[in-house]
Amino acid sequence: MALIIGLTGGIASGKSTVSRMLLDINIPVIDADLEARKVVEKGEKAYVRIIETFGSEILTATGDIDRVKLGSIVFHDEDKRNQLNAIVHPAVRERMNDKKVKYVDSGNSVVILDIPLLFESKLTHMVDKTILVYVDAEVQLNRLMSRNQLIESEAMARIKSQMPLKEKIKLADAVIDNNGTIHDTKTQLIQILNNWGVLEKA
Ligand SMILES: CC(C)(COP(=O)(O)OP(=O)(O)OC[C@H]1O[C@@H](n2cnc3c(N)ncnc32)[C@H](O)[C@@H]1O)[C@@H](O)C(=O)NCCC(=O)NCCS
Ligand SMILES: Nc1ncnc2c1ncn2[C@@H]1O[C@H](COP(=O)(O)OP(=O)(O)OP(=O)(O)O)[C@@H](O)[C@H]1O
Repeated sequence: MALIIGLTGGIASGKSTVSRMLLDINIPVIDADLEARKVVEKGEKAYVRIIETFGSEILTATGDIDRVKLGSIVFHDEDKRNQLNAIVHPAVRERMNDKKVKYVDSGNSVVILDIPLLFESKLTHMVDKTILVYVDAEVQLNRLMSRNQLIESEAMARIKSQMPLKEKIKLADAVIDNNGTIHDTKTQLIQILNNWGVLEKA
């Protein structure tokens, strides 16, 4: 039986950083953010529903979804965010599940699902164990502002649209403290994988 691990955190807490470490040691990672981009490509069902719901003013000149515009709507309005989630999330879950099945069928004994909203969307039934990538609120805000070139109020709106990381600590099987160096983070990841016997399995 393959072990399915849910990797979660908050916006800019370091999930992609940890995912890259897992990929480096040949553990497959399925990234919900990447799948969420695929399901809203031009012509997809979710693309059409987003235009019906939010209007064609959220399109770029080339007819793609303008992610900055859509983000500036949904991160400031819970109802709109819920509407977008209801359109996008089922298709994302389906794609992630299909990919997971393929990895397991082709003999992988460990598969990681990188899902930012794992706890908010109550998706823990999709995984056997959970790892939370945690950072302090101030570090999260600073890393988000600098990575996405956002002013503080925009960054805070994004952070506030998620469950606080301190609450997620209580729900996770293991926690990586990503306030320190990348090296510290890698050490913690390897320790967790060792504790769960993952490195012998992978
Ligand atoms: C709002 C959108 C257009 C903004 O796009 P943008 O390119 O700026 O951000 P990106 O998709 O890379 O997401 C970055 C991070 O934002 C956070 N985030 C994204 N969507 C949401 C949401 N609905 N609720 C809370 N946090 C979210 C996540 O931590 C994610 O890792 C986009 O995030 C989106 O379509 N979101 C809805 C789908 C979704 O929930 N995706 C997250 C995982 S399924
Ligand atoms: N230990 C660290 N030290 C310094 N910078 C870091 C560390 N970990 C991550 N970062 C930086 O913080 C930012 C957020 O990290 P990353 O992109 O991995 O987060 P994420 O959780 O995947 O974000 P999102 O969910 O928003 O896509 C990036 O710019 C990354 O380079």
